[in-house]
Amino acid sequence: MIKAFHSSFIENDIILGEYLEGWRELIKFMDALGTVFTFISQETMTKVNILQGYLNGENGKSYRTLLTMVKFELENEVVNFKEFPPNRVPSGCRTLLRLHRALKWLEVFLYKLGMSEGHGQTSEMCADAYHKTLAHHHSWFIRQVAEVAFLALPPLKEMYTVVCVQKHEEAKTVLLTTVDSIVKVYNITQEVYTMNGMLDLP
Ligand SMILES: CCCCCCCCCCCCC/C=C/[C@@H](O)[C@H](COP(=O)(O)O)NC(=O)CCCCCCCCCCCCCCC
Repeated sequence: MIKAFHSSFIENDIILGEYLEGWRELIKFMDALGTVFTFISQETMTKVNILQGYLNGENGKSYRTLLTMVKFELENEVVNFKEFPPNRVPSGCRTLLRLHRALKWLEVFLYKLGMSEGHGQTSEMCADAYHKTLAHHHSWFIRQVAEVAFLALPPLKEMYTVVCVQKHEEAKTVLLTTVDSIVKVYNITQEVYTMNGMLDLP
């Protein structure tokens, strides 16, 4: 996962194929956490599949990177700035924005896990990260679902085994390296979306 996210950024752009690979790896972590997370995992997979569909489709070349996708969709008026059009596959830009917002949550959560010094409750760290980030973009109903899922998070020690380490010091290194890659990917995406006025796509 670190490798995929790390090789996804070039200069000021993101290679979409690697970015989606990073997300597929994250989904594997989520699946390892138990069936309570299936709903969230499926929602994430749906977004990844929409983007992969564009990448494999007839205009696939235009979806090679974040910048080429934005350019292509703006030029072809695929991006809807006012309403979410029903009965149409959502644009790549709108779909990636949902993943991008979730990446901020992940950055804050993994940072908290890494800095926890082996103490503290994972569910509290997760909820706290969520309230500070992704919750702002979710409806009341989705927020309730998320709150319930957080309670099912395993304790720190078990989380460490999910990221394949045993001691806190190892976990800290793995988690903070991951955060570092996520921050880079997040910042590039944020810059591109800000420049194009696309941070609030419905
Ligand atoms: C590790 C525990 C996982 C906790 C996940 C925390 C995030 C909570 C999000 C829960 C809500 C998901 C349900 C659906 C939301 C959608 O409404 C909403 C908007 O889409 P729409 O505009 O098309 O309607 N979708 C989204 O915001 C996308 C959400 C994507 C969630 C990604 C979660 C990534 C989790 C990665 C876990 C990695 C664990 C690593 C452990 C060491």
